[in-house]
Amino acid sequence: MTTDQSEVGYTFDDINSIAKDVLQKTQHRPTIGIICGSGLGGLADKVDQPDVVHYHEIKEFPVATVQGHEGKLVFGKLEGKTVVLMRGRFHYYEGYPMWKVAMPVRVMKAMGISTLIVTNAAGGLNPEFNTGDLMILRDHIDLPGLTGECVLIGRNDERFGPRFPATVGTYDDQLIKQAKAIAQELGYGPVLREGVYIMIGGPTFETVAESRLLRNWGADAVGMSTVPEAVVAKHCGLKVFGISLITDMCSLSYDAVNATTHEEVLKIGQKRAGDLQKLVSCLIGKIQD
Ligand SMILES: O=P(O)(O)O[C@H]1O[C@H](CO)[C@@H](O)[C@H]1O
Ligand code: HPA
Repeated sequence: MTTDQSEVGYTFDDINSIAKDVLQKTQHRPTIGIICGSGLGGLADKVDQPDVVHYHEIKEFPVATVQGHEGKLVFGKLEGKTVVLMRGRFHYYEGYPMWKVAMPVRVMKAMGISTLIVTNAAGGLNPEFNTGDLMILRDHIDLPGLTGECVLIGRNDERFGPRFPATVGTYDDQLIKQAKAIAQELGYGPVLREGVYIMIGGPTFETVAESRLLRNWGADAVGMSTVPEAVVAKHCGLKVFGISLITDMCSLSYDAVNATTHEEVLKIGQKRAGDLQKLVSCLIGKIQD
C-alpha cells in the first residue's frame, strides 16, 4: 500500500472521458457552469429545455450526501445562454478528498464552459451583516489550503494549469461590477454586501472563539465549500463569480450565542433563494459567451 499523494486524482484523459460521456446524454453545449449551494438549487427549475443527468449515472462521479443537495446536473437555457447547473455539490467533510470535491469543475471545463458561478450558504462574521444578506465574493481565505489541504496538491498536469498558479484576481472584476449594477437595478442595494469568504473544513459550526479568530483574520463570511471549486476554476483559466447567502450570523460574543443548525440554513435559503436566483439569472444574461 502506498500513502504517496502525488499520483491521486483523475488524469487529464479521465476528465475528458467523463465529460465526453456526460455530453452524450444532452444536446446542450454549456458555456456557463453554476454550482448551487445548500438549499439554493431552485435556479435549476428556471432552466428551459432541461436535460437532467443524475450523478449516479456518471461513471467516477461522487454522490451528494448532504440535505439540500440533490445530486444532478441540469443542462439547458437560462436567459438565452446555455448552462449546466450542479444541483448538489461535494464537501470535504463528507469524506471526499479535496481533489474529488472540485473535480466536477474540471469536467465542466472539459465540457466547454468558460465562466463558473458558485453560490453558497454562509455564516455572517462581519457584525454589520444581517441574516438574509447577499454577499458577493471579492476574495477568499483558503484555510484548508493554508494548512496543507490545498485542492491542487498532487502531481500537476500543465494541461489543467500551472504548477504554481496565482490566486489573486480569482473573482472576476467585470462580473463583480455587473452583478453590483444588477443588484442596484433590482433594488437589492440594502441587502447587498461584498466581502471575503473563509472556508473551514466542517462539519462543525464555529465556536465563539473560532468565529472571533476568523473575523480577526479578515473574513466577512464563513462556509464549508466554494474555495476548492474556485481555486480549480482559476487554475484552469475559468472566469469565476461567487455569491453567498448569509443564512445565519456567527456568534462573536458569549452573551448572544446563536447555535446555528443546518435546518436554519436551509430555512433561510428557502426564504431568500428567490432574490439570489434573480440576481444570478440577470448576470447570466449579461455574460458574453
Ligand atoms: O456551502 P454550501 O454547500 O452552500 O453549504 C453550507 O451549508 C452547510 C451547513 O449548513 C455547509 O455545507 C456549508 O458549507
Ligand atoms: O455559520 C456557518 N458556518 C459555516 N458554514 C456555514 N454554512 C452556512 N452557515 C454557516
